[in-house]
Amino acid sequence: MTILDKIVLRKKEEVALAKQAVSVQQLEAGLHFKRNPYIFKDFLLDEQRTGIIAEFKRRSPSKGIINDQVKVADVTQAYAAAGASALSVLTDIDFFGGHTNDLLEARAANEIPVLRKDFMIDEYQVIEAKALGADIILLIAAILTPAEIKNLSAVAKNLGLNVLLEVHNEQELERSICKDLDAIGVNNRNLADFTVNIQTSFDLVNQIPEDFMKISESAISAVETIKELKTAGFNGFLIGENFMKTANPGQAMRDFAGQLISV
Ligand SMILES: O=C(O)c1ccccc1NCC(=O)[C@H](O)[C@H](O)COP(=O)(O)O
Repeated sequence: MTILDKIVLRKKEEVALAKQAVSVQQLEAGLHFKRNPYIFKDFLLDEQRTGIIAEFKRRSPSKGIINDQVKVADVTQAYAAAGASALSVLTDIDFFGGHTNDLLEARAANEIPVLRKDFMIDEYQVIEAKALGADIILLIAAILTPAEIKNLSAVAKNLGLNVLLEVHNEQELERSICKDLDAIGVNNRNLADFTVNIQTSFDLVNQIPEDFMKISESAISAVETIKELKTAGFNGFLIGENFMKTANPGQAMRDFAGQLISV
């Protein structure tokens, strides 16, 4: 069983428990449910911003604890001030040390798009994402059938949410594309064995139809890589560990963004 299989198995239990604890009607009555989500594309294409989707990530299955000493509001506000185009907040508890409260905190502290980074397998989680104040949801092709992607993205669109589809190879890309997606992310990390290779992004970029924003995800740690990815056609760059592994992730993002201007 791969780590991804284990995550999905646990996620099914978690979602079943969440449904018992809070009904869809209660989610729909929540504070953020009626707000209009930000448009992800507008922030990615804003030339005053970096294109970076900066992630708040306490720990991961591949690295263990990355940083459990910093506060969501402090880090995400510093990311936004340093030019992040969006924020990514992990809400998975067991494997990433995240929480839905982290998303609520990031939402309350920021006025840029927030991605709910989780393993979405059920419509309930999409509705919950809207209630928590997310603007973007992630759908991972490796854990969903094409029919599930179609359905979950349609539910998200209906709620005004932006949809980021994550793929790792050509087969996933070909079988998963559908009309309600806004952005396609190429994950440079193989989620089955954790190996990382930036070349995955370069290999797939030209296969992504022009109608979608193009995001390169994971294992990005050099400003030169961003420049090369931009030249190849990417609009966004999802970065977690490179910032979070430092004592001051916001400062790390500021330094990185400063170097971006000069390359
Ligand atoms: O990061 C992991 O170990 C991981 C393991 C299993 C499933 C997903 C995983 N990560 C999610 C991500 O894709 C990253 O958090 C995100 O792209 C940022 O990557 P990085 O900049 O390398 O932290």
